[in-house]
Amino acid sequence: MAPGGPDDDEFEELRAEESNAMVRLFGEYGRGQRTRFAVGGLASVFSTLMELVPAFLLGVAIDSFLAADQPFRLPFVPRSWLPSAPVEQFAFLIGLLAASHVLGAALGWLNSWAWNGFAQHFQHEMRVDAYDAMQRRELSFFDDKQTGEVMSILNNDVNQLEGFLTNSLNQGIGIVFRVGGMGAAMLLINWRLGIVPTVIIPALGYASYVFVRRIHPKYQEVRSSVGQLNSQLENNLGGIEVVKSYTTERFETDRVEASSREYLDAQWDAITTRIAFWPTLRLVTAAGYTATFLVGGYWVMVNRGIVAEPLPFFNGALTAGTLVVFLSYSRRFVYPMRQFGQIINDYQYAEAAGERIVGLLDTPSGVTDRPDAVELDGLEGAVEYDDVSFAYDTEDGEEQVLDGVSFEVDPGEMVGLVGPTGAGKTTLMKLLLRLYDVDDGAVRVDGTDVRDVTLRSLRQSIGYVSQEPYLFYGTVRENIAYGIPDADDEDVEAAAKVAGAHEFVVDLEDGYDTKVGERGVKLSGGQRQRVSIARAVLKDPDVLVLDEATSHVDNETEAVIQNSLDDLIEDRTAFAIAHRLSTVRHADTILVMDDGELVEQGTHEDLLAEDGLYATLWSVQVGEIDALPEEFIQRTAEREQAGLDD
Ligand SMILES: Nc1ncnc2c1ncn2[C@@H]1O[C@H](COP(=O)(O)OP(=O)(O)OP(=O)(O)O)[C@@H](O)[C@H]1O
Repeated sequence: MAPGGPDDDEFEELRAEESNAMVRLFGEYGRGQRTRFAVGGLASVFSTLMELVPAFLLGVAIDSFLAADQPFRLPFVPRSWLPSAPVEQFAFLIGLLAASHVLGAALGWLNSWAWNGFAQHFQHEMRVDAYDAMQRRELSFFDDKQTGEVMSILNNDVNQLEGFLTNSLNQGIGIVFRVGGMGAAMLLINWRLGIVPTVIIPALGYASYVFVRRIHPKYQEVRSSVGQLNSQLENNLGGIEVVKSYTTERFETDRVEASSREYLDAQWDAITTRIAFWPTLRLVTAAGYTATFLVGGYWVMVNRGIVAEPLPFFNGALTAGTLVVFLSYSRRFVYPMRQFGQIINDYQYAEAAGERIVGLLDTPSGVTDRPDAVELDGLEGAVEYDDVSFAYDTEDGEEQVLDGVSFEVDPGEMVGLVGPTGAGKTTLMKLLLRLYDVDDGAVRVDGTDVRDVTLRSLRQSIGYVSQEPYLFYGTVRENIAYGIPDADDEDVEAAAKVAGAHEFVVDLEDGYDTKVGERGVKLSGGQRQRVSIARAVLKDPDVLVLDEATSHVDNETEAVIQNSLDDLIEDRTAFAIAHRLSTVRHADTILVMDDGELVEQGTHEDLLAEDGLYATLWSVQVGEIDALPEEFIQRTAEREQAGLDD
C-alpha cells in the first residue's frame, strides 16, 4: 500500500488512547482562557434570550390593545411601572422592543469578541505546543511519514478545531438556550398547548441523530480521498522535472483524474445524504407548526364561542396573542435544529482532529534524556563504538544496517569512513549524534555512553554536515550563523572563508545578505555544501562529522576547502565520509564499511598493503576499472536489487 493511501492512516497510531480528546484539550488550553469563555458563554445565553422578546411583546400587544382588551401585564416588570392608556402602552412596548434589539446586538458583539479571543488563544497555544512536541520526536518518527502528512496535524487538525471552537461550540450553546428557552417559555405560558410544538424537539433530535450516523462514514471517505488527492498532487509537483523529462504528463493527468474522481464520488455520496436532511427537518418542523396552529386555532375559536360543541381538552384561557407567540416560536425551531446536525458533525471532525493532536502531545519521544543524564562540558574527543548493532524499523519489519561494529578513535584524530553505497556509513555517524539509539552495544564519547549525557550538550559538541545540506529561507549570513545568534559578521566571514564559500558569496547580488533557500536565490549543490560547512565551522564543535560534505564541489575547490579544513580539524576529532577516496587519503585512520560491518581499518598505506576492499576501491578510482572483482560487482548488484524489492 502506497504511503498516504486511504487505508493507510499512519497517524492512526497517534490517536490518543484517551476516550475524550476534546475534554483533555479543554482542560489543558481552556483553563487559561476561563474569563473569555465565561464572558462569551454568558453573552451568548443572554443575547439568545433577547431573541425571544420581540415575539412575546407582539403577543402582549395583540391581547391588550390591538385585538383584545386583556390587562396589560409583563413578566418581571412591576405593575406600577406599566402605563394604563393604550397609546402609552404601545409606546412602552415599542421602547422595550428597541431596547431588546440594542441590548441583543451589544451582547452579540461581546459574545463574538470574547469567543473569538477564546478560540484564537486556545488554538495558538495548542499549535505551538503541538509543534514543539513534534520537533522533539525522534528522527525515526519522520522517516516513514511524508512532510505533507506531518503538516496535516499542525495545519488541518489544528484548523479543524478552530472551526469548531469559533463557531460550533458557540452556536451549540446558543441553540441549547434558544430551543430550551422557547420550549420552557411555551410550557410556562400554557403547558397544554406547549406540549404540541415541543414534541418536535425530540423528533428533530432523532432526525439529526440518524443523519449524523449516516453522514459520518461518508465524511470519513471524503477525508481520506482528499488526503489521497493531496498526496498525489504533492508528489507530482515535487517531481515535475522528472515528469517533464520523461514526458509522462498524460500518465500523471490520468492518475490525478482517478484520484479526483474518487474524491468527487465520495463528496457526491455525502452531498446527496446531506441535502435530503434539510427537507426532512423542514417537514418535521412544518408538522409541528401546523399541529400548533390546528390545536391553538381551534382552542381560540372555542374560547370565542365559534365552535358549538367543543372537544373536552380545549378549555381554559387561550388568547390570540398567545397563539401568535407559540406559532412564532415553533417556526423558529427549524433553523437551530438544522445547525444542530452540522454542529454534531463538526464535533465529530474536531474530536478526530483532537485525538491526533493529543496523541502527538502525549507520546514521548523515543530518544530522550535519561533522568540522570549528565551535562557534557566540552569534549576531549575520544570516540568509541563498542559492538554496535542497529536496525531501522521499516514497514516490512526491521532492516539490519549495522552489525557488531567496534572501533576506537583518540582525541584529535581524523577518521575517514569509506565503503560501498548503502554500507551504513551515514547511519554509523547518526548514532554518534543520537539521532537514533543503538539496538545493541554502546557508543561512547570520552568514555561516557552517549545515552548517559543530555542530548543538548551532546549535539552541541558535535558539528554535523549532512549529505544533503538544507538551507532555511533567509540570508546567507543567517544560514551560516544558524543556532549561534551572537556570532558577528567577522566570525561569519571567517567561517565562510574556511569553508571556501566566501568567494562565491561576495559575488552574489547582496553578498551575505542575499536571501537563499526556498523562495530565495537557488544555490548550486556545491555552494549549498560550502554554506553548510561554514555553519559547522562557526559552531566550533569538539567533534566534526562531514558526510560527503564536498561531494558536489569540483576537485580544485575541494582541495582548497581541504586545505583550510586541515587547520581547523588539527586539534579536534573529525570524521569524514567520502566516496572520493582522495578526500580521506591522509586521514589518521580509515574505516572501511561493507554491508553493515567494519571490514578493514588502518591508514591509506596499511590498507593498500592489505589488498582488500579498500585497495580494490582505490584501484578503481585511480583508473584501473578492471580491478573490480566480479564477485564485488555481483554483490553490489544483488544489494541494489534487494533495495528495489523493498
Ligand atoms: N531512515 C531510514 N529508514 C530505513 N532504512 C534506512 C534509513 N536510512 C538508511 N536506510 C538504509 O540503511 C542502509 C544504510 O544506509 P546509510 O545511509 O547509512 O548508508 P551509506 O553507507 O551512508 O550510503 P551512501 O554512501 O549511499 O550514503 C541502506 O540500505 C538504506 O537503505
